[in-house]
Amino acid sequence: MKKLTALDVLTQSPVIPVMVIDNLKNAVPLAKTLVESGIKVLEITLRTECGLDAIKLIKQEIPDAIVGAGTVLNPVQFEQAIIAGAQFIISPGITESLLQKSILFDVSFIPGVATASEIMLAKQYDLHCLKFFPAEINGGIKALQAFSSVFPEITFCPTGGINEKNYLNYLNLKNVMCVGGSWFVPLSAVKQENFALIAQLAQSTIEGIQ
Ligand SMILES: O=C[C@H](O)COP(=O)(O)O
Ligand SMILES: CC(=O)C(=O)O
Repeated sequence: MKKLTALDVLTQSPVIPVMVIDNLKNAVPLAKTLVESGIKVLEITLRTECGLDAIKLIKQEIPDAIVGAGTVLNPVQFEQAIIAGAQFIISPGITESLLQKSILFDVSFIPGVATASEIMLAKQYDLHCLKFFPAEINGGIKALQAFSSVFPEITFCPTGGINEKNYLNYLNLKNVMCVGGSWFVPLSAVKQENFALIAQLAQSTIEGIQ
């Protein structure tokens, strides 16, 4: 049994921050800001050198956070993320090598899909919680509505082009459990260590839903 199912991950928070941390010293303050603002599922991307260390540190320092790895592109990164302590693994895409790797580990895998064929591939591996990426340029809400007729059992986390203007429209869809994005964790604010701005953006995101 997986420790935390993919559905558990997607139901714990209506929004998942796609976090790019390029300086390890910002990892804990950023994660703390988000968790205190009501966002406890964190996707730490492996786009930076300190991504794996950030996962490890946040796991140690912020027990309330549910910490996953994002931008996992190959089986080596998949394993490194698990060793670092990732509780779930997200990829922008879906490949046979990642799917094969995911079978070996007791950690939920949420691959990225953008087409019906990719959804069908995920289904072959019994994966029913998927990232829809990049959402807006692949048809956005209309594509998700079309997927819903054909794949009613699939739950999506649309990501890519989601922002403060459209996230509620996505969350209103029956096959969307949460949305992912960077609009409330802008890299410019992280670099400037402007955690007050991130707290404000995160809180207004959460308040918009209630
Ligand atoms: O690189 C894309 C991220 O996964 C999230 O997309 P975003 O910056 O449009 O929210
Ligand atoms: C697209 C995304 O969230 C990722 O890089 O995994």
